[in-house]
Amino acid sequence: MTLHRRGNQFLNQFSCACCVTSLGFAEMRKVVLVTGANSGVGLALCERLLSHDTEGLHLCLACRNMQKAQAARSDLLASHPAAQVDLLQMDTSSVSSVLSAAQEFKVRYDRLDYLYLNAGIMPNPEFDVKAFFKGLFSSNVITMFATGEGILTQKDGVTTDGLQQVFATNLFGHFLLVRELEPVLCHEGRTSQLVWTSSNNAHRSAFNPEDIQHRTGTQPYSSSKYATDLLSLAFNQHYEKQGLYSSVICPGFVMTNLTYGILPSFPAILWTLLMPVFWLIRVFTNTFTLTPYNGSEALIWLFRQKPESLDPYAKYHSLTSGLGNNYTQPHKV
Ligand SMILES: NC(=O)C1=CN([C@@H]2O[C@H](COP(=O)(O)OP(=O)(O)OC[C@H]3O[C@@H](n4cnc5c(N)ncnc54)[C@H](OP(=O)(O)O)[C@@H]3O)[C@@H](O)[C@H]2O)C=CC1
Ligand SMILES: CC(C)CCC[C@@H](C)[C@H]1CC[C@H]2C3=C(CC[C@]12C)[C@@]1(C)CCC(=O)C[C@@H]1CC3
Repeated sequence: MTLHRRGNQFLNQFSCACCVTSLGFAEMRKVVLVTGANSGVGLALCERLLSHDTEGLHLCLACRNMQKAQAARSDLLASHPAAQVDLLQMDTSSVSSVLSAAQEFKVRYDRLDYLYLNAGIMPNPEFDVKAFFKGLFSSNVITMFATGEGILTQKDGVTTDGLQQVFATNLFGHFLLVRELEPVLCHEGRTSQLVWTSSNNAHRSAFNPEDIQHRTGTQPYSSSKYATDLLSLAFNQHYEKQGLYSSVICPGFVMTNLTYGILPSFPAILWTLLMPVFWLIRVFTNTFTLTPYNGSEALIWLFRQKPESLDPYAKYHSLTSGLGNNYTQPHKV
């Protein structure tokens, strides 16, 4: 049955002379699915996972744009030619896309060991310059740089399913994906892990339990990340007995397409010129991880942990010291 599921590639292995070793080995590979894997933190995670264990993993990149996905796959294979890297088309903001991607995944694989729920958007961000300068000279300056609190709002849209765009992309699509992948995630005698990319920007004040999609406010991003933290806690309680554990991480402030979009009038060169300023700020707040590699620290750290040993009430932060050393630290959600 497994042979049938994995299609031609597997059948070929089966019919060759060295089939037994090849088959046995492929069976043992851990399957890792990463959403939003074609850029930023997600792509850095894939690179680091393969550097950690090239031949023991079967990596599946779930992306909405297959051209970008192909490019990411080629990059990964260029540095890890022996790696097994597959692609899965999925738009987390679309219910039908998530359902068909989950279906496709279950046909292709019979196990899922790690599910990284990382795709995320912050559409039409507005940077409040006045609040930023006010914050610079207040006692809240460190918090402002660590969380972006008080200086960012967004204009949300509505998806074709009639859901709020940010809620659907960052949270609901992922929720649906986990529910649909239950049969491959929950297996007797084996544990699996869900790892959510949350944020320092997850504020309780932005989340209204009466308006979980954040239809009415101006901080849908913050609300979706706070809801992510809550959902992870709930999933832990719900799935623990079935060997499925859920954790949230915060990558810190990372220079990616998402953050470049916050100041669209800033050319890339200006961000580069600002780097020495950011390195200086890092001395005061180690949340300025800045590179996708550093930002993925907590994601890779969780990969190495026994899920039973993790604190379900913790949020695991990727941090970078003033001297540039990476580490992971848990903080109560
Ligand atoms: N950068 C930062 O400072 C921080 C980032 N985060 C979180 O980290 C995660 C990764 O973001 P980051 O690497 O920074 O930014 P990127 O924009 O580089 O990565 C986001 C990824 O999500 C994908 N994505 C967006 N929308 C969808 C969708 N509807 N369906 C499928 N994939 C989608 C993007 O694909 P595409 O290329 O097609 O757009 C991209 O691969 C996000 O959840 C973000 O909220 C949290 C805290 C700080
Ligand atoms: C000299 C200035 C132009 C510097 C501006 C800095 C700000 C743009 C950034 C300072 C802290 C950053 C931050 C985020 C975005 C960019 C900042 C506000 C996030 C909100 C991005 C998304 C997240 O999930 C959390 C980040 C926290 C820190």
